[in-house]
Amino acid sequence: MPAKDYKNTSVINNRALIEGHVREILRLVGEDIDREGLLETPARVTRMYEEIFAGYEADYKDILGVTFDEKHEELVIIKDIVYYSQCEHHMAPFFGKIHIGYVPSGKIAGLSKFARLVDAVTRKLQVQERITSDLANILEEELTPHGCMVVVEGEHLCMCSRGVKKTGSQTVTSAVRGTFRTNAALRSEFLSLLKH
Ligand SMILES: Nc1nc2c(ncn2[C@@H]2O[C@H](COP(=O)(O)OP(=O)(O)OP(=O)(O)O)[C@@H](O)[C@H]2O)c(=O)[nH]1
Ligand SMILES: [Zn+2]
Repeated sequence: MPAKDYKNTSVINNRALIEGHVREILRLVGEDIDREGLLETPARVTRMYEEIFAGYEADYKDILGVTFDEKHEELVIIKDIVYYSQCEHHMAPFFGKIHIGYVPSGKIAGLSKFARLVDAVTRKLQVQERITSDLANILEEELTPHGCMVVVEGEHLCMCSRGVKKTGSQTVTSAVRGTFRTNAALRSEFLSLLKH
C-alpha cells in the first residue's frame, strides 16, 4: 500500500481492520475480550481515532484558501488556541495552548482559520517541535506575511503517567519567520501581549 495513499489509509476506510487490531491488542495484553465492558471498545477506539487522527486528511491550502485584502500591516495575535495531539513516540496524548502572531502584508485570514489550522496540524502523531515549525511554515507559505511567530505550550502524558513521571512539567517551543527573526521589539510585543 503506498504510504501517502490517504484514501486507502484513512481511519474511515479501514474501520473493520482497525477494530480487529484493537481487539487483538486487548487480547494480547491479557484482557477477556468477550466481557461485556469491552464488547464495544474496539468500535469506540476506532471512532476516537477518526477524531484524533483527522489531521491526516486536512488540506492546509483549503483551510487558508479564503483571505481578505486588508491594509492592516501591524501585529495580529490569536492566542490560547487549545490543542490535543498524540506523541509519535508513545502514542500518548499531549496537549496545551498555541499562540500565533503575524504581521500581514495586505492579506488577512479569518480568525477561525487559525484554529482550524491548529486542529489540522495537531490531530495526528506529532512531536511538539514539528507542530511549531509546521504552523510557522504553513502561515509563511499561505499568507506571505511580513513575518509570523508561533509559541506552543505542551504537557506530555508520556512524561506524567509513565516513564519519568513528572506531572505538571511544561514544554514551550517557538518558531519565528520573516520580520520576527530580525525585529526584537516585535518579538517582545508579541510575548508581552501573551501575558495579558
Ligand atoms: N523532543 C520531543 N520529545 C518528545 C516529544 N514527545 C515525547 N518525547 C520524548 O521522546 C523520547 C523517546 O525516548 P526513548 O528513549 O526512545 O523512549 P522511552 O524509553 O520510552 O523514554 P522515556 O520516556 O525516557 O522512558 C522521550 O524522551 C519522550 O519524553 C516531543 O514532542 N518532542
Ligand atoms: Zn511520548
